[in-house]
Amino acid sequence: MTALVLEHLSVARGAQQPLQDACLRVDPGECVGLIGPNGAGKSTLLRAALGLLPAAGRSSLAALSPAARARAAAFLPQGREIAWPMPVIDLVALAQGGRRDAPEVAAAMARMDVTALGPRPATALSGGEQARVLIARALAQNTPLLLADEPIAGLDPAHQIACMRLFADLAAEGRSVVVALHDLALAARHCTRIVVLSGGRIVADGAPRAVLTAALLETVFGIRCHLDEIEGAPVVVPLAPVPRAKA
Ligand SMILES: Nc1ncnc2c1ncn2[C@@H]1O[C@H](COP(=O)(O)OP(=O)(O)OP(=O)(O)O)[C@@H](O)[C@H]1O
Repeated sequence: MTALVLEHLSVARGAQQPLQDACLRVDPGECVGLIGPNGAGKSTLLRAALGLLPAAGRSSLAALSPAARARAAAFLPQGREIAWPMPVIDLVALAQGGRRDAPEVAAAMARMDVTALGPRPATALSGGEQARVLIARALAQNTPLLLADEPIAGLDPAHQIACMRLFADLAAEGRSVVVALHDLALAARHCTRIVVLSGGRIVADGAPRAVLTAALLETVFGIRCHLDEIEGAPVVVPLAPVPRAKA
């Protein structure tokens, strides 16, 4: 069953239109990288898809009851601050109604390499450790779809790669992941599909090799990149901003 369908989804804020006419279908087995410059509308798309923002058009998730939505999708918002000094294991267990001994809790903590942090107060962790704990909480929800807004921001390179591999593994297991991120190299390497937002519109959607062209990277991001292929996967190395033509 399709994990997410967006039909002509639009968000208006006064005269601004941070999301315009977004159409997207995400199937089981897909790890979709949502990329675009700052302010392109990535968070707006994710929040509107979840029904957290008033939107025109249709989202299959937003149409569900809150309980059905929580079974269908886990959401990792962009804000990372943990306000409650509760033990890490209890924070992750919130995803399973507070059941510390639920197997999903142990599995998610192991996958995010936070098992050893279990007894520590969640507020007494480093920023990257807190980020991994919050990803673990989202994973522990054990939903068919994960929507994650910049989950790897603040993680060290090893944990960034591990996290993207995990998302790819979830997709290979038949789940669906939509992950907003700024790291083009990791998006190219680990996502099965790339969706590009620019100025509130989806401007490209397809396999990483097809989407991440020199022309698109220059037009959308204003950067020149080195594009290559290593170990059978595309490689994108941002090199320099392209001078914008003067009006
Ligand atoms: N609460 C808000 N009130 C008014 N405008 C907002 C609000 N949140 C976001 N915006 C605007 O909506 C547009 C899209 O923002 P959004 O957060 O979706 O972008 P993004 O692609 O996630 O950006 P980033 O990569 O910087 O996180 C931007 O122009 C932003 O300034």
